[in-house]
Amino acid sequence: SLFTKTPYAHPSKPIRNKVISQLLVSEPAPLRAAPEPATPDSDLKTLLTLCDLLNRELLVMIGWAKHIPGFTGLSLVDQMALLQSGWMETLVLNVVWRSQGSADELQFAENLRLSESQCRAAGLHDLYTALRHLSSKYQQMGLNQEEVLTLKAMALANSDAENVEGAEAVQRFQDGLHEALQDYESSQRPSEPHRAGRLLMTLPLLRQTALRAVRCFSRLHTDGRVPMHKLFLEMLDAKI
Ligand SMILES: CC(=O)c1ccc(Oc2ccc(O)c(C(C)(C)C)c2)cc1
Repeated sequence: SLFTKTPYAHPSKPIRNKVISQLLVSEPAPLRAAPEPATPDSDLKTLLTLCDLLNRELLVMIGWAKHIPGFTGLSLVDQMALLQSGWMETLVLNVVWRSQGSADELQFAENLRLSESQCRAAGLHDLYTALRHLSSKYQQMGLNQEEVLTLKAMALANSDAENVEGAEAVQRFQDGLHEALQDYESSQRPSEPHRAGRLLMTLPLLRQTALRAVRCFSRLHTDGRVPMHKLFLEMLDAKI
C-alpha cells in the first residue's frame, strides 16, 4: 500500500574503491537448486540436488575469478592452481553469506534451505556444524556484501597453492586485494580501526571449515552412495 515504509537501507557512502566496485559488478546471479521433479523426495535426492548445484557453482566460479582485478595477470597455470586450492573456501563463503539471514539453517540456494536435521539425515551433519560455526562468527561481526566479496577473492589469492610459478605475481595479486580491503574499511568504517585485521583473522577458520567440508565429501564419495561429477572429483582430488 502507499503507506508501507520501504525498508530504508543505511546510506553507506558511495564505494570509491575500484577493486571492490569491480567485485560488486562481477558478482554472478545466485544459482537455483534444480531438484529432479520425477524423483520422490529423499535424502539421496537432496544430495543429488546439492551435487548438481555445487557442480554449476564451480563452473560459475571459474568464470567469476577472471573478473577479479589482477587474476588474469597471473599465468594460466597459476590461475588454475589458485582455483584448485581455493575453490572450496570461496564456495563456503557463498553459502555462509547466503545463510547469514537464518539462525539455524544453511541456505545453499534461494530455493534450497536445509535445517540441522535435514543435513544430518543426508549425511551432512559435520558440514552443517562447520558452516554454521563460521556463519555465526560473521553474523557477530555484521559482515556486509563488499566485505564478503573481498574475502572470497582473498580466499582464492591466499589459498597457498603448492606449485605456483609466479610467486611475486601472486603476492602482488594478494597485495592489491589487501590494499582494497584496508582502503574500504578506513573510508567506510573509520570507527572500527581493527576491522580489516579482524576480517583477515577469520581466514584460518575459513580454511579449517573448507577442509572439514572436503572430509565430508570424501566420506560420501567412499560411501559410494552419491555419483559425483567429473569436474567436482578433479577439484576434490586437488584438495586431498
Ligand atoms: C558431492 C556431494 O555429496 C555433495 C554433498 C553436498 C553438497 O552440498 C553443497 C552444495 C553447494 C555448495 O557450495 C557446498 C559447499 C559450500 C560445501 C561447497 C556444498 C555438495 C556435494
